[in-house]
Amino acid sequence: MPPAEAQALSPKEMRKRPLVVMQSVSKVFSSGTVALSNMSLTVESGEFISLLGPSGCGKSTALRIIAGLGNVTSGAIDWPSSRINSKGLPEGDISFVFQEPTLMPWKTVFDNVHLPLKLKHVSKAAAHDRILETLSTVGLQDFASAYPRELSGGMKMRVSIARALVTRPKLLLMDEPFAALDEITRQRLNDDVLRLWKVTGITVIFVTHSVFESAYLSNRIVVMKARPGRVHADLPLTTSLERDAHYRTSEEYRRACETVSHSLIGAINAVEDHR
Ligand SMILES: Nc1ncnc2c1ncn2[C@@H]1O[C@H](COP(=O)(O)OP(=O)(O)OP(=O)(O)O)[C@@H](O)[C@H]1O
Repeated sequence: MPPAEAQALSPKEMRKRPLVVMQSVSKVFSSGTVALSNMSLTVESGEFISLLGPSGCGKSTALRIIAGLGNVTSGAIDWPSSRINSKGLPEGDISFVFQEPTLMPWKTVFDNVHLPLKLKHVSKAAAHDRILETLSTVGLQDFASAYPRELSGGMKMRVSIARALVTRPKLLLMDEPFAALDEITRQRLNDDVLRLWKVTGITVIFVTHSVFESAYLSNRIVVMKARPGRVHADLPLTTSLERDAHYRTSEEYRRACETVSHSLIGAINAVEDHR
């Protein structure tokens, strides 16, 4: 939709539209690597989408382009339900959580979470209640004055998530956030993220290599073909069950994992045929 048309819509009309649309996006790096080729994806508000695919298929590239951290070579990223700012990005925040928590070691947990608000010139005093509230949503209310060196890997990742959520973004982009953590911590953080998603209504796009993680978290899994990346399969994942410890051992979860696994194998074989 042309930007001028989008700007003319009422807030109610805008909310009914998809949050973000990738339209035939291709990305060729200056090295000549074709990372994405005609990738199209429509993300509705409130979805929890996992991007899954073989290593190097362009998952991170797609996420970075959505975040405005890289340009498209051809195609477009549209934000049909948002007003666009001068940088071509939607008004309202987009937050990014990387695999590494990337905390400032010389700053307390409180100050680390304050950072995105500080960059918007919100003082510590003005941000105080919101920071503590956000720390509380990730279970770290008692660690506001701790330093990163005093925290476990899982706690550092919780701080990173709190830092991403403190601006109350409309879209949370997560790039293999739990890949470096042990299985138990990873499962706990999966539950935390699911709870936050339900409570806040935020839209999440989550990059993972793990079939199991994607099938546990998402209401939709987008399986990508190997480089050049594009969509191989778009799998809705509805379940009547609560996603909790019981779900992990349920027949429904096993079947979901099987479906996703088959699709991933199909994506890998599609490349072999192509060669
Ligand atoms: N800045 C860059 N310059 C040149 N090539 C790049 C750059 N970033 C990524 N690539 C290449 O683009 C392709 C896609 O990379 P990307 O990191 O998006 O894949 P991925 O699916 O996220 O990989 P992984 O699952 O291993 O993290 C890869 O071949 C990678 O080497």
